[in-house]
Amino acid sequence: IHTYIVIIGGTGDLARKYLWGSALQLFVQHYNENCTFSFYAGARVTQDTGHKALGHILENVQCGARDQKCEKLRPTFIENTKYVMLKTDEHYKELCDQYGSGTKTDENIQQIFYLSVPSSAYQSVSKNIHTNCRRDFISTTRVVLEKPFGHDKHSAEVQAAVIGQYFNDNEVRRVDHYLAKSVSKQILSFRSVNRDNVESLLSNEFVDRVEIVMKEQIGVKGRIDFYDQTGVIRDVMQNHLTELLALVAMELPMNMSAENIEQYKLRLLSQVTPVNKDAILTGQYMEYIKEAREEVKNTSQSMLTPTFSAVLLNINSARWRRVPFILTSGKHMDERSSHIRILFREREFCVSGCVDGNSTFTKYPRQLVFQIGHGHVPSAGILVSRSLFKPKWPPGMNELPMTSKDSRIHGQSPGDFYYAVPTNDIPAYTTVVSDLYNDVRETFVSANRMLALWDIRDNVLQDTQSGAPRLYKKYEAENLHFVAEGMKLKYLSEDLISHFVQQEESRSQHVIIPHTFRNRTLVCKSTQKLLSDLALYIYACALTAVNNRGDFHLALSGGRTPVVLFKEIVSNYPMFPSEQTHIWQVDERCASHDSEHSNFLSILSNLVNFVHIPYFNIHPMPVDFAGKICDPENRGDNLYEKLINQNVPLGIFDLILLGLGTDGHTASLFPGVKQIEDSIKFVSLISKKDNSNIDRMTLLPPLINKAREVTVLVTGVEKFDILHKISSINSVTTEFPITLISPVSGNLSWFIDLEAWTGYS
Ligand SMILES: O=C1O[C@H](COP(=O)(O)O)[C@@H](O)[C@H](O)[C@H]1O
Repeated sequence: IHTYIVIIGGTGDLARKYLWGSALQLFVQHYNENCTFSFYAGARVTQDTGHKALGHILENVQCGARDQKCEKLRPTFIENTKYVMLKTDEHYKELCDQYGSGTKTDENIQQIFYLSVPSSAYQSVSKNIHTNCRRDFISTTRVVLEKPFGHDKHSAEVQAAVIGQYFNDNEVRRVDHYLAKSVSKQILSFRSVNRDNVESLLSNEFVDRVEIVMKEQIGVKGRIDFYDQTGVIRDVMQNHLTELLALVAMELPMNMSAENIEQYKLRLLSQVTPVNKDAILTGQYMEYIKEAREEVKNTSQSMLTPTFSAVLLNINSARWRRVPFILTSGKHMDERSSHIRILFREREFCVSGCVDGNSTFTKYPRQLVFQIGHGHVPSAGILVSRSLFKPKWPPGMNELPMTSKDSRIHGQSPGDFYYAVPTNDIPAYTTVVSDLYNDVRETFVSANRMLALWDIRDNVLQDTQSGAPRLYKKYEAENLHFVAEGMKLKYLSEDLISHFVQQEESRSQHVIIPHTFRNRTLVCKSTQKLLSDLALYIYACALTAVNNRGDFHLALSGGRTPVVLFKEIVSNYPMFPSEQTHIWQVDERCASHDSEHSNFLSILSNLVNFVHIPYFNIHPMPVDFAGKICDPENRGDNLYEKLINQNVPLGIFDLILLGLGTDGHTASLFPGVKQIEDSIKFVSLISKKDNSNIDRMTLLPPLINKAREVTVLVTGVEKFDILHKISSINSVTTEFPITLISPVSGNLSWFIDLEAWTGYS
């Protein structure tokens, strides 16, 4: 058998950290003269760059200590691992045309494509594989997908349908690496070998509650771009923790075939019932918003992204009815632990002589804990209270005496547990890759199960985004302690932190600054801090645009304020992706480009001259036709519109920077000018004269409102009045043209300095 393994995104983070090491282990395990491999790292960068990046990764892929077999085979593995540029259809064809060249004619050949790329690329990559890499002589094709599998049930269905155009269900493997953790792998076997004891205990007659926990000490700095869209519920609770729930709560099949396990899990998931929204708590670590602003953008959504959550679920089955399953997960927690803890009811009570009148006798707590990772145990394993029963251990588990530097583990003294650990604690991704190769289906999430998991989130957790999460300090659980009361979860203490934060804000600034203005994101700071935040924001938008689409289309307003901003960008962001940036104008005065009135001249001399934007990426508004300034016959506005349509994909700017005049105008959309109401045109000449008695050309609201990001920069005490006038106007009125600006699906952010906000200089 010969196996082609192509890791697309093969020089990215996941591949570097986990996949190549796992590929080496696979090779060491299976390679012999009848079982050969070709590995490819595919990515969009050129052959040369990719080859170097892969070389660097492979240098760091090392064997375990004293693993001589691995040391011996590692050079052959590296020899068989190549970089291929996979950007176009043609590249895929070239790659797959090589297939078969080094293999024997009667050989069984299989191919595995690991898509370690953003899920937005799944469709094009799948199409390329399907079109170019299906060959008659290939017995098996697998494509491997990483989450996110959609954002909700609907998008998950769409994603599944898109993939389904190219691959049948049996060819697709969806990874949930929690299913591949060594202890997760033992849950069903443990239940099975202890069927006589455990199965009768696992029910509402004996179980008090089940806690499923994944606490981490790391935060999400560096990946907020991804995290802001997901939050803790979508990131880990909807998938990893709910999969763990299914492993402990599903009925146990007599025959543990992959098909049976799948059917039993599906049945269990369909029994998880919606809970009241009082059964959900959310939190956010205090630095999150700051990190989000630094990394991506300041969206109003970031305020609501939970980095901690607890949810109480019910299972509507005879076995589990009324047993609370409490799922908890968070970033920057006080400890790192992932576990499933099944707590059994107290069966002995203190009746007289009880300490402090406490009538519950907790001498022998009874629990069964699957410690999936970390925690206070020496290593991941299974713990059974000695007062519960003496367990049998499944093959692959080794009983050990429990020793720990902590005096209590899950509330018990360490010696009170039977404890066993997997004989081989294999890293999750090594198991993922090995189970892909060996076709162990239960390590992966089927399309049906993925949709059933979304059902739970969609039905049960949909309200979580509606309230602001409670703030907590990094590594301090204090503000997050909670209790379960019946079917509700409640924080234990008053929300001390946000009370404190608000008081501090008002003390230091004498004003409380809300997070939003006119229902859109507000950033309000001293002028210098504001400009540096906005410069960073522009930089972040540029990187995102270039990463996602290749180019960054930026439209700039004229005026004094942007000049200071341009200087901020020029001096602080030498790595600005200028080569891929296109500069457009929001508006222009009808004056020649070398006139002191020209906005273009200002953009040129304060920004463009310093950041080396290719001249063909600079798009001045055509107001000057060989000295004929804004001559209506030249139709400069139509020409600019055409230019935009030709160059800006779908006419959607990545970022439009606007200002606000004291009369409520923005761009050159002045109060009372009829052209600004045009609902079809994108660009227009404006005959309204301003103070300098000069006509203008301007972008119009229908175009501005298509943009991905629109920012309105407002500085100076003279803007106080207009800000406060428009703060209470909810309707759209040409009396204050700024109210016409409301991006349809993009973000609008207000950057207002303290002078403008407070009216004090
Ligand atoms: O899938 C994810 O899991 C990691 C935690 O994985 P672990 O194996 O280190 O427990 C988590 O940090 C990440 O946010 C999430 O996307």
